[in-house]
Amino acid sequence: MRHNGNIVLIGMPGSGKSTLGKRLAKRRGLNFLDTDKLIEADQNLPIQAIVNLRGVRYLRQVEERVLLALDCTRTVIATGGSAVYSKSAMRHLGNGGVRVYLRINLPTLLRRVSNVHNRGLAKLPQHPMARLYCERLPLYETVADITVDNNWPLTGVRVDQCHRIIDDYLSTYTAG
Ligand SMILES: Nc1ncnc2c1ncn2[C@@H]1O[C@H](COP(=O)(O)OP(=O)(O)O)[C@@H](O)[C@H]1O
Ligand SMILES: O=C(O)C1=C[C@@H](OP(=O)(O)O)[C@@H](O)[C@H](O)C1
Ligand SMILES: [Mg+2]
Repeated sequence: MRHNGNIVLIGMPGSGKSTLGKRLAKRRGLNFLDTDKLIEADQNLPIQAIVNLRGVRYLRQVEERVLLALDCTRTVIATGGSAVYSKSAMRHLGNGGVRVYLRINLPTLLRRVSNVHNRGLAKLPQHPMARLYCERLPLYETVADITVDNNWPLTGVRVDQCHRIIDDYLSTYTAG
């Protein structure tokens, strides 16, 4: 299979998919797409309002549909943290694209995602972040083509490192 130029970022909320993703796109000379923005446009509502009004299951259904409809190349795609629940969406995005898991540890997650209640998370209010973390970790690990640790502050060096790790992977990318 040929690489279609897409770099698909997956990982927990706060792992940096949107923030690092934008800088990585610039570094690689690619377009940038944040799928949360597509979901908001599709529903004409902010993500948190979708969760409040329609619930977590509905958000995940919309997310799956939006991801399955994606048809782009040469793009860094920042997915939402819950995208990993859709096996078919992950398969679709991995079809020619490289799925990069931005891995953070739990203390980093808790530090970066302090606004749990207005961040539009696909999480029941009574479930702690630690539970979500443990539930999702194996899913990201299973789906990822590459894993990049991202617990440190974002600098140009971090962006360069991530860029190089992807290039190393692509240099061994073969039919499969
Ligand atoms: N190394 C890093 N990479 C990306 N974001 C970082 C990093 N260090 C700190 N941050 C901060 O963490 C937050 C990451 O949020 P965001 O990019 O929205 O993540 P995600 O899209 O994965 O939920 C931002 O506020 C960003 O400024
Ligand atoms: O992890 C989650 O449950 C979610 C994370 C959010 O995106 P980020 O991962 O970009 O914060 C959100 O918008 C998404 O739809 C649900
Ligand atoms: Mg994001």
